[in-house]
Amino acid sequence: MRYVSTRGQAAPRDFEGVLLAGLAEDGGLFMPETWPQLSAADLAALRGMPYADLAAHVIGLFTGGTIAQADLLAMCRDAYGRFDHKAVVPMVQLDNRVFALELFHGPTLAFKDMALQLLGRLFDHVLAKRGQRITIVGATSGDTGSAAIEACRDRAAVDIVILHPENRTSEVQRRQMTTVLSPNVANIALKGSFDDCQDAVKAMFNDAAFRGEMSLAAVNSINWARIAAQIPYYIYAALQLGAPERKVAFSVPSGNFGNVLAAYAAHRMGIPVERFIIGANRNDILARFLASNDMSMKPVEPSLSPSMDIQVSSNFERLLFELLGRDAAATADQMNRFRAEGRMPVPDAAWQKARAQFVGFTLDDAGTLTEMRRLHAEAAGYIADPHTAVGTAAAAAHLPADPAVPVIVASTAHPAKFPDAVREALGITPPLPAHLADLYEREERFTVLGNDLEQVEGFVRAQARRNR
Ligand SMILES: Cc1ncc(COP(=O)(O)O)c(C=O)c1O
Ligand SMILES: N[C@@H](CCOP(=O)(O)O)C(=O)O
Repeated sequence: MRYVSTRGQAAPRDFEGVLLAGLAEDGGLFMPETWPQLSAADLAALRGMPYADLAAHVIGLFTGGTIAQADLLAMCRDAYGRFDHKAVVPMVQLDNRVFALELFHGPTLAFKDMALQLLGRLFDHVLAKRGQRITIVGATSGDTGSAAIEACRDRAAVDIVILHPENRTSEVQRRQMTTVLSPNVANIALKGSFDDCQDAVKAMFNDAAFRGEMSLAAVNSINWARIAAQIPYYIYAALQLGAPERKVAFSVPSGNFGNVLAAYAAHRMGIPVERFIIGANRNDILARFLASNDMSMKPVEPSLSPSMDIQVSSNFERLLFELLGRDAAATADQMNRFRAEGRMPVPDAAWQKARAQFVGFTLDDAGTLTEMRRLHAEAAGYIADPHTAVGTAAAAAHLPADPAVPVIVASTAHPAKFPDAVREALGITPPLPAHLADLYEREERFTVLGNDLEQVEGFVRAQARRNR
């Protein structure tokens, strides 16, 4: 299994290479050269497997033998064994057509744990084998940061620096990151938006000298290993609802486009999918693109679903690569134009291909609160976090015409991460689980920096030097 860059100018890698590289040297994103296939017989064999075993099998199709399958299985069992639900990713039926796939039963209460608990172990495994050390730099709008920190804290061969937009996450999200005082962990509160944080991370990767000096690695979904580890839950859920004999639809509250891209990958591997429904808050570049081919950047605006306050959806580049028939030169051209002009008119044929499979939906804050109340009233008291509510509202708005097709909504975060929104909607304060009960009493440590690459690189260098 080899991986190629969406922009065609970086050397292909194997899985281990991609895990450590993060962003390709040409600024593109790595993609598997071909999609591994799961036949009907393969899928039948996966049905009923415990989640960790199914995950090891599916992820193993991407490792190309670079990680021994027995080691991968042990890492999956160890990672998902820490989740607080026996099913790891339980599905809750919300009505006769719509199911919430709860992806937030890991240690930091968001779907990011599904991939990052495994990635932490994969990094350790590969770095020990190679005798290497890495510096992870990551951008977060609130959830990737804490999941990555939790997965990498105190690991011997890893330093981790996470950039979050100052004052733009929920307080719980910020404290989950900034109260981890391990010497290999550092937090930057950047004066700017998530897009500025993500730009800074990409700029560090594109600074070849700095990248080499620091041995930079990525925990964001620009790293293919993140996507690979998010595919199994879509397969697991679809099998429970009758795939591959029965089609399903997926509704995914989206920001950086990694989670819905994992659903698309599950489809390319053999899961029949009627439609992908993309939920957005007022930062709705993806929904605008699908509605009218308007892929144009606007300033990021704060919303009740802060983790989706994103305009530049990194993983859209991977879909674009597919839509353009894997033409890397055309993909690079489009992405460069987007960077230069802030807009990207996608060729009509590619846009039509996207519209044949994807539909977008936008929900403002008032609509999000209304949807949280509707779920609570109509779905047996279900308390959804504001991101999940965007997904369920999107599902309700775009139910497939065929009544036999169920919709699986990615339920991406625990409501206790967003107590203000839940209180505003329902007048209830959802309690944090026991391991986070004293979160508000813990000491916080973070550094506020301006949106300035030199300052950020200086901070990362100092942090890495301290531990070498
Ligand atoms: C709770 C939550 N929901 C939805 C999203 C959007 O997911 P993606 O960035 O993969 O599109 C995020 C951020 O990634 C998130 O943290
Ligand atoms: N919503 C994310 C933003 C980063 O997304 P990623 O999937 O690329 O890591 C967050 O919560 O940080």
